[in-house]
Amino acid sequence: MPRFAANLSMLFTEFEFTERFAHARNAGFEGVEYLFPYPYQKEQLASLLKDHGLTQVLFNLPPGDWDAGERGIACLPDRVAEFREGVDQAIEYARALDCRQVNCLAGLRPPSLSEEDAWQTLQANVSYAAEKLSAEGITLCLEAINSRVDMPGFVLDTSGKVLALMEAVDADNVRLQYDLYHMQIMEGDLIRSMECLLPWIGHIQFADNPGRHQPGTGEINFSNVFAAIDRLDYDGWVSAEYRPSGDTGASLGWLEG
Ligand SMILES: O=C(O)C(=O)[C@H](O)CO
Ligand SMILES: [Mg+2]
Repeated sequence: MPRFAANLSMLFTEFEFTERFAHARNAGFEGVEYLFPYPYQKEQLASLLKDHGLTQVLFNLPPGDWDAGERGIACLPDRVAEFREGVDQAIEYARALDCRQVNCLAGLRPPSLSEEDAWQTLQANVSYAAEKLSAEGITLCLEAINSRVDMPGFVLDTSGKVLALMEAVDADNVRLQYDLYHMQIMEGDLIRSMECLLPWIGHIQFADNPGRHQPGTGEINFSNVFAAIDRLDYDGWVSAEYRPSGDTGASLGWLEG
């Protein structure tokens, strides 16, 4: 089976955030990720990881005002200074948590911003972040997020756009974050796509579709998908990023194989 991690922003939400680390470990996970570490002291998070023998697999660069609906600021020309500060903040947390990957959320394009200006800003910000993170030995992931259901207006909504950006930026430490849930909505043909995209994939996440719940609740054949990942020469993490349809513990049947 692939090397599975638990996304603590979605799994074990029956518990306080700081208690979720123990529950993830007890369920058999060795790695965790979550949206943002920034509301917590990095020392506290580092202790939680150490106490429970967990690896911090990934977190996101600061996204702007998440609660107000922002989903990243990397494409916004008037937020470049804030983006750069966010890269510095992410590096501090990544160092403390010994985290080797961070994800850059491209952001939603406001109607007043042209596609060209959004793209140029995104490209310049990703180049900047990639260079700074490279000096720390950290990979910058770029996730393609579906713009049909969850994030209308999200700038990077296909794997093709992420690959085009990677080609333009041309940095060794930039990789595609392949989320099976988003890719099922936007592109389908999951197994063949992963095989083709493998050289560019740095991180994989999953949820079933529709509903974004655990494997077995929707249309994706996860036994076959996980078997395909096993056959590929993929040495990264595969993170469970779904909303359990009930109790998290009861949603983990897929872990048994
Ligand atoms: O929504 C997702 O799929 C993610 O992985 C991001 O981290 C949050 O938008
Ligand atoms: Mg995802």
